[in-house]
Amino acid sequence: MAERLKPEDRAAAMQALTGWHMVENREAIAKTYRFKDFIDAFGFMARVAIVSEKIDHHPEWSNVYRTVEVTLTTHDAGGLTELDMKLATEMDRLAG
Ligand SMILES: C[C@H](O)[C@H](O)[C@H]1CNC2=NC(N)=NC(=O)C2=N1
Repeated sequence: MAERLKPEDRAAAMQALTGWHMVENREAIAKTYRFKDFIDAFGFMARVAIVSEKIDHHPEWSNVYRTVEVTLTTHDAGGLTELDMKLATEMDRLAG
């Protein structure tokens, strides 16, 4: 099972990401993606779903029209792990 990141490793990983922030009162990170339209938003979600299954790590997310709100945390570990940083990086890549 993935281990929770040490505070200094978490800080370094966050520095490497763009647009992600720590969630208040919870060891999790979040980002809001805004796309051109619903098709682009849903296409993004479909591509992320395939990656999620591949790495067995899944987002908490919601979609309203062209906006996708994402929260990442590792439930099994009770906090942030390398898997969250990996999924965040992949999501940014897939969002283009
Ligand atoms: C059994 C399975 O590997 C686990 O339940 C995985 C699946 N996807 C997961 N996704 C996330 N975000 N956190 C988890 O702890 C987690 N656990």
